[in-house]
Formats: sequence, C-alpha cells, structure tokens
Amino acid sequence: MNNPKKIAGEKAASFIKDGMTVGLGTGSTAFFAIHKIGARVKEEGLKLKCIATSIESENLAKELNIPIFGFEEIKEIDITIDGADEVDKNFNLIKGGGGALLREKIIAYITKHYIIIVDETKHVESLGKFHLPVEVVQFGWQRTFDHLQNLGCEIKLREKNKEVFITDNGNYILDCNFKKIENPESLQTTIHNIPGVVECGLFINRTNTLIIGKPSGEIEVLENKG
Ligand SMILES: O=C(CO)[C@H](O)[C@H](O)COP(=O)(O)O
Repeated sequence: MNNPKKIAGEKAASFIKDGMTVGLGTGSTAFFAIHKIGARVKEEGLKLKCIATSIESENLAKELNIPIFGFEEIKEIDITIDGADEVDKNFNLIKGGGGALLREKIIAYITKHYIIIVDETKHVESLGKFHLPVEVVQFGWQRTFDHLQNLGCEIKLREKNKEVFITDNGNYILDCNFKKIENPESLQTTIHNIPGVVECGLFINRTNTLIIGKPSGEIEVLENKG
C-alpha cells in the first residue's frame, strides 16, 4: 500500500525548477512536498526563494534548510504546492482544515501556478460535506456566528486540546457545516459581506493543477483548462 499523500506531495515537488519562487502549503500532505523540496535543495543544490503559508510550515522548511523569505522580497510566486480538504469537479476548494486558510489564500492569489495535492477521498462532485472554515476576529465573534448561522449551516467554534483554537493571525475559526454548497462563488461573496469575517476557506478558480494520489500507487494529474 502506498501513502497517497506522500506520492502526491512528492510528485508536486518535481514541478519545481532551479531559481523559482515557491509557496509552501500547510498540512499533512504539504508536509511530504516540503520534505521532497528540502531533499532537492540538498541533493541538487536548487536555488529557491520560498514563502510559507503557516508558522508550522515555515519552521519545517527552516529545519530542512529551505530558504525562507518574506513579502518584502516576494511579490509573485511561480509555484505554490498546498493541500485541500475538498476539491470539486470545477477545481474549487475547501481549505483551512489546518487553520491556515488566510495565509494560504494570500499566497494563492499571488501564485502563477497553483498546485493542489490530495488523496482521492477529497475529490468530490460538490463541496460541503467537509465543514467550511471561516476565520473571524475575536471581537464580537458570537454575533458573526449568528450571521453565519442565518445562512443555514451548523457551526462549531474550533477548539484544539480543549482550548479555543487561535490562528497564526490571532483570530478564531468557525467551522460551518453546510452539508452541500450549491454555489461556492456566491456563498463566498455572502460570507465576505459579514462583519467580523476575515476570510473563508473557499478557494474559487485558483487551482491550475490537481494531483491525486491513490493507495495503488497511481498518481492522477489533472490540468484545469477552464
Ligand atoms: O488547508 C489546509 C490547512 O489550513 C490544508 O491544506 C488542508 O486542511 C489539508 O490538510 P491535510 O493535507 O493535512 O489533509
């Protein structure tokens, strides 16, 4: 049995070429891509400029001697490799299961080639079985909760180790269970209009390449031509 996350992550790392600026994703699938990039930096002497989507990924990259830069130096990214919680047939995503959605989205929006790596269980017909993470400011979060609930979802304030989970940006996450999201684009607009919302985990029209790892060892690479 192959590890689908590992083979997808390692395949994605093979897209990176010497001299590129690279966005490093967050989560257990991105972990394998970052490790492979670290190995390529060490073995092939690749010269890269990398930026991470979370403190966790930045720390991992530093351990692997991957050069990390800030936004003072990086205006545009050649390739970002990141995981996702769900990917629909139109390449739209739910992200933020690991709580890094805001930084992930900022990085996605300056990326020329956005590569998403998943195992096949995450490739779905339509989004919504996975809860939609919404990052909200702490001030008045209960009222932001009410506005979101009025959209017809069940919501949980995210916790970790029995404490309220705090993002790298000092905010809370409300996990919104919509069951099925019929129109991700219009839902994103509606959520963005709620006061207190910082960002939501819908990534519309961003993915260029989807890499799906399977336990058989097969890797499917789908290009978004839309
Ligand atoms: O969006 C994310 C973190 O905010 C992750 O990319 C997403 O949750 C997938 O994680 P994993 O690869 O561990 O299943």
